[in-house]
Amino acid sequence: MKRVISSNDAPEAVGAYSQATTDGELVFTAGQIPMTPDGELLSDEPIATQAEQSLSNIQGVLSAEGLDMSDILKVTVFLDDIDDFEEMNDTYSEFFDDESPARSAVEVANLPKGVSVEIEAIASSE
Ligand SMILES: C=C(N)C(=O)O
Repeated sequence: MKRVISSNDAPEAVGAYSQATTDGELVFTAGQIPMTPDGELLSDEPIATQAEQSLSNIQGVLSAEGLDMSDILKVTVFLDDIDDFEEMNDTYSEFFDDESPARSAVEVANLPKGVSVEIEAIASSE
């Protein structure tokens, strides 16, 4: 059965979606944009800062379920400029150990709120 997950350690949704949902085993985070839990948008910051905030938001959402980054199975990274890949990847690698989750990283034309990166994750509580 679906259950909505809510965390104060990640920003509120900027649209008609939940921060995350779960079926009791898998946790699906919404795409996290570089916005602080207080609602400050970091769209003018360097890609490293934006990626760090997006990943920190994922940590915040997962922590509401007692999970952490090591529980993530799959990540999708959306970039508005694939030339940011290396810098994003450097920051990204700081959040994961040797057993990194599967990942897709793609360039998209535009992202909400003028941000440069949006990151979503699927984690397992099993
Ligand atoms: C930011 C989002 N995750 C959205 O608009 O769906």
